[in-house]
Amino acid sequence: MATTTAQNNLKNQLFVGSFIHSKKLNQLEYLHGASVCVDKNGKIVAVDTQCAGDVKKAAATLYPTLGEGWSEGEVVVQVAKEGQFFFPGFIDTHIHASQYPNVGIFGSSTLLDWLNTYTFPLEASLAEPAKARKVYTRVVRKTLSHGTTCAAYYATKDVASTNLLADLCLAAGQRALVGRVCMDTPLSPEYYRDESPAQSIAATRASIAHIARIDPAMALVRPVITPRFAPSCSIPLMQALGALAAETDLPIQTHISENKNEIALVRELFPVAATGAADDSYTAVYDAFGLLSSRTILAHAVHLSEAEADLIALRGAKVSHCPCSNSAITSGAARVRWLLDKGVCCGLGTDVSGGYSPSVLEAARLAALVSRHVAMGGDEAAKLTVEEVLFLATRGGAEVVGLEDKVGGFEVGKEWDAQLIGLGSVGEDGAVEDGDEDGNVDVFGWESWEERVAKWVYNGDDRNTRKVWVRGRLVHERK
Ligand SMILES: Nc1nc2[nH]cnc2c(=O)[nH]1
Ligand SMILES: [Zn+2]
Repeated sequence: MATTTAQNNLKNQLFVGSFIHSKKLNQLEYLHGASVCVDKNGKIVAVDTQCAGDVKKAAATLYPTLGEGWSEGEVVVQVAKEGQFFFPGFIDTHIHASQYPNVGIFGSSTLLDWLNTYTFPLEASLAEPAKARKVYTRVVRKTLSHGTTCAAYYATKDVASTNLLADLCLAAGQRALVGRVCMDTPLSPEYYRDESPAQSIAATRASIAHIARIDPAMALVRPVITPRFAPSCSIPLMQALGALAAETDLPIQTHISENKNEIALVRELFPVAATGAADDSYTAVYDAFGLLSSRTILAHAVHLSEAEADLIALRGAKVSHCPCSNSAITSGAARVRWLLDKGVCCGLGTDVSGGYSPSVLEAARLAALVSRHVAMGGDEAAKLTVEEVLFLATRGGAEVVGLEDKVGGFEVGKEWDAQLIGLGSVGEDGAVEDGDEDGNVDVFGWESWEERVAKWVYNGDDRNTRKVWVRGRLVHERK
């Protein structure tokens, strides 16, 4: 059982300073000398841009409008220093918590041999509770330290350790979707496979029930139905998972069109005659089983046809773009601009450990670079800007995981999932002030705010992530 509940703060809070968040895909909003009030439940109840960074002025303007519990002495105040800024927490729309020990270990493999060589043995080994606890405790801490306030996690097929991951997210205060991985075909080795569709569904239900017990309101943690990917699931299992999704209304996460050999395998395993799908495309297979809906998170989407992307847009399914993984295990370069232009909602995934980094900031930077490779292939419009990759990392991700009403920006009514970012400020003597000497981002003082944010995206890391809050609760502080 988790050791804490999803309920968090005892006090109301006032945040003062610079706030930066996405307004829309290609626009960041900069609010300087602003203030944000967050109530005891972690909800933003007031935003003011008139206080000029003055705490007393912000309090005098805002507290009287908020009533009981809002007076000097009762409110916890956090002021961002000059040059620091509050930014919405990052949303990792696709990460395998169970693969974290393997980050950086992929050699020259590609998807299908990578799964067999590195991934299945590690995942299977997490059926040992002590090992699962060690790995999951670490990955939750690590992602929080990189500003990931919400993650869509894959665990393993093991129910107890999947439930443990949900417990640990709740205890650490990280917002999460937690999926028990479903897989019943010989694509995975016998030692790491569900025994039957019925057993796979029963195990999935057990994990859903556990998560509903520890966080009944789904305030922080929620279950997600997780067919690993089509080649891992038999037709009866795909049917049963589609039925479970319809019954429970829960989100679904899976992989799609990541690697060319994988796509050929799907064609072979799911002939139209057996599925009744509209055609033999990968997307049509998920659609045939009721697994392609507005609650579906599709990771990768690298090699989709026009018709598949149109079908994804039509169903309102979402895409998790995983540029680190797609580059590391040489899957390909996803055409994010093309998807966005079709109206497909996209976010970013680290895809640990196909991806070698647990950092969404790294994923944002790699999304920018991969888009430049797509541009070099002939589509100049493919380039994603700093503003766009930060949108994908926050607001886009929120929509991908179905939490756009709760997180992703700093509006009244949203919850305070945020990070305080500090960049190194270079003094007259060339030394960095404020003990920031060990950071990677040097700000000389003459840069515009837009330039500072660009420097953060291209050079920043967890050393810049000074504090992290989820639902108003402080969940990480850099010492
Ligand atoms: N990147 C990635 N692709 C997959 N396809 C099926 N399983 C996986 C996985 O664990 N990682
Ligand atoms: Zn993955």
